[in-house]
Amino acid sequence: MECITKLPQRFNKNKSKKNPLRVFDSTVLNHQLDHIPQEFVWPDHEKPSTNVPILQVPVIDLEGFLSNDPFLVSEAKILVSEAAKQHGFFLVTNHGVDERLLSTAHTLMDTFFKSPTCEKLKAQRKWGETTGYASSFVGRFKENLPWKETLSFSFSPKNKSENHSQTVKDYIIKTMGDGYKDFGSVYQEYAETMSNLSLKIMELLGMSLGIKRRHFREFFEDNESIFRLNYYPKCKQPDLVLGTGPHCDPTSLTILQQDQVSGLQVFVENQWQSIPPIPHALVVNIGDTLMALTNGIYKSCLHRAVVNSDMTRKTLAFFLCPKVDKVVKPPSELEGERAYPDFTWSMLLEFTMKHYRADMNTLEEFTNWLKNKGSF
Ligand SMILES: C=C1C[C@]23C[C@H]1CC[C@H]2[C@]1(C)CCC[C@@](C)(C(=O)O)[C@H]1[C@@H]3C(=O)O
Ligand SMILES: O=C(O)CCC(=O)C(=O)O
Ligand SMILES: [Fe+2]
Repeated sequence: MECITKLPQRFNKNKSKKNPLRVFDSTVLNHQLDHIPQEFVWPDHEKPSTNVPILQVPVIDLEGFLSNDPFLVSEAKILVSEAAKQHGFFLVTNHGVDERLLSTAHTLMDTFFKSPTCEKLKAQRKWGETTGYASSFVGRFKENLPWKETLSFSFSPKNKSENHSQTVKDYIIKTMGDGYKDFGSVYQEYAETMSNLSLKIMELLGMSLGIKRRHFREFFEDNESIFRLNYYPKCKQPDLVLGTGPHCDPTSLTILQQDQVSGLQVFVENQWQSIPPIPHALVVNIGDTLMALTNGIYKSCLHRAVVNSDMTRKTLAFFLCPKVDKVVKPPSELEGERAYPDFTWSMLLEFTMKHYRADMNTLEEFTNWLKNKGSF
């Protein structure tokens, strides 16, 4: 079926009683409206503030750590430990990821997000699922809609038996057709690369906590992760909206590639502080699941993404997640008084997908949800 490129306006101008929830699609985000629909306007205390301070985030030279040079290893351990205990964010350089892959993956996002809405809807994300295309999470949330479109994939590394498991590429071709073969190959390679990089970072995190270097690496070797493309169209009134609302990542470790458009902010020492894009550096942050795995020693912190009136912002986020049935509990060396109950990632994922919009209280609310379910 040929795509109709001029889609009829799909949202109902006069909100009728019968139809309380207006439906938006990406045309709202991409047609520079003078009037921002109310559903995208955040409450005053959450609206983005201008000129926030820059957060001093340590830069970890990963090549230095992996060289096993005692001084460089020690420096990397100290830097990552301080950051992880305070706000959970650090930058990695000399990460070994091909710059051409980073650049191609960033540019290629336009191929999908600039295509007509009906083309993008071929990959429409289904309620309760993590994969697929979503525009402002239409139908999932009623207010505080994020000013963004996303395309999310599930990723799991090739294992011995299925040496051709190409979860990302297969998904793209299945939903978008053979014309997306090259597109799928790039993001398949990207996800594999980020999975390998996250395992190296897990070695560093294990050593920085004084536990076996391989402990976390082995826990995530057979990860079942989420890889997401974030597309933030420019907005005529960027001071009213948020690209991604305040949240802690419920996942374990996030590797974020920013472009040259700033927008990432972290809530540290009671104020929003920005992490501006640094060429060749990737942003890494601790998620809720890893905070639980470290018995609360390393912190999963509140962050958000703001937009601007001049340029579209594009980021690529690899969310490392354990195999769904693995029990999330800290190693005996870190036990002591438990900060969180044992749980599986599939339970926390179900909670954030079907019952709770991830924010700054996800783990606490999840613990209460588990108690009410009688899970412990
Ligand atoms: C497990 C996940 C849920 C979200 C994507 C991954 C990790 C981050 C989560 C998210 C980005 C936190 C803010 C709210 C959210 C709804 C979003 O704005 O996208 C979250 C993602 C999601 O539930 O789709
Ligand atoms: O795009 C960004 O800068 C941050 C996105 C983010 O925090 C997320 O997707 O979890
Ligand atoms: Fe996040």
